[in-house]
Amino acid sequence: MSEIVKTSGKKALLIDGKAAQAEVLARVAAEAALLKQKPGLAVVLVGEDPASQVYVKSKGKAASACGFLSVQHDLPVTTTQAELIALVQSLNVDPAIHGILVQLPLPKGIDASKVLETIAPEKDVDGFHPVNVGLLATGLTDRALVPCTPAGAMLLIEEAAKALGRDISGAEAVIVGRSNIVGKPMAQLLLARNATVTVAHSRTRDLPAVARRADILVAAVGRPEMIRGDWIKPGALVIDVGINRIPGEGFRPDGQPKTRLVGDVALQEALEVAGAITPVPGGVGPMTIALLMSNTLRAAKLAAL
Ligand SMILES: Nc1nc2c(c(=O)[nH]1)N[C@@H](CN(C=O)c1ccc(C(=O)N[C@@H](CCC(=O)O)C(=O)O)cc1)CN2
Repeated sequence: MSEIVKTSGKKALLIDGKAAQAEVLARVAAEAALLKQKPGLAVVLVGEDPASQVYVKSKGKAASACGFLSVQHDLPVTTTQAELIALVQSLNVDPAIHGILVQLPLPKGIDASKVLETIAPEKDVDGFHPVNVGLLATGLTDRALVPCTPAGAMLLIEEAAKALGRDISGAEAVIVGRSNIVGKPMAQLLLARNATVTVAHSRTRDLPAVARRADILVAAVGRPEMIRGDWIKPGALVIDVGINRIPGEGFRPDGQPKTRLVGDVALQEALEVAGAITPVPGGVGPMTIALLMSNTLRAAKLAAL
């Protein structure tokens, strides 16, 4: 069994996103060291959302660990859409920058799609620009920059399928959630691997029955522990993309109530049924950061051609 897929003490194997992240980052750092010019990543944060601050810090740390030039732009919550677009335009023409990422969500009053469409497609390391969305949808994955969370989830699916001795080709894959950032690109990636893909959502009739059809179940709804053990086909590979903060027990030293992170899947129930599962935390989340570094390296290599 690989270092990434581990026993859990229960029926399901645990897929270790942190171990997978370490492998990806080591490969990216080794390849980046061979380039004439350092890959450059610019991360733009607007406002002071505490979770976004944590994610942006992790991105900067990972970029530095990979030997990249790492630049962070912190803008006040009062920033206008025009000011943000002007910053993106200046990064588009900066030869030291190969990857641009605008952290989401953006404050009210800024139209995220207008901003994301301004990023030069070849520097769009989030893979959210319509050009990259179109390349992925038409199967031109060798030219597309693919969104980091589904690309990371796909790597974990490949590792787990190998450990379980399963084929992705021909498997029934059900994705619960149809967001542009996760659900839709995840469907394209699984289709490209010849899975039979269903995208389920809030209007899907009898969601538990649809989920139970899945050999590969991807949960990306943003509803804490919505997917219960009895929604899971015995032996299924379960990928939990949800990151939900819910009330925990007791209080922090600063007097604030404690919180804890849970996924979209009820982990303890799922461990009794699934063949393999990604935990939250420590599953898909770390892969989002790893694939961002991989996309930045790719953008830098393409710019050097
Ligand atoms: N421009 C983008 N904005 C956002 C993205 C994105 O891909 N591009 N995704 C999410 C947030 N995100 C990265 O930005 C992200 C979320 C979670 C993690 C992660 O490693 N989570 C840890 C737990 C961390 C914690 O304690 O909160 C885990 O799951 O183990 C990394 C990145 C929305 N915005």
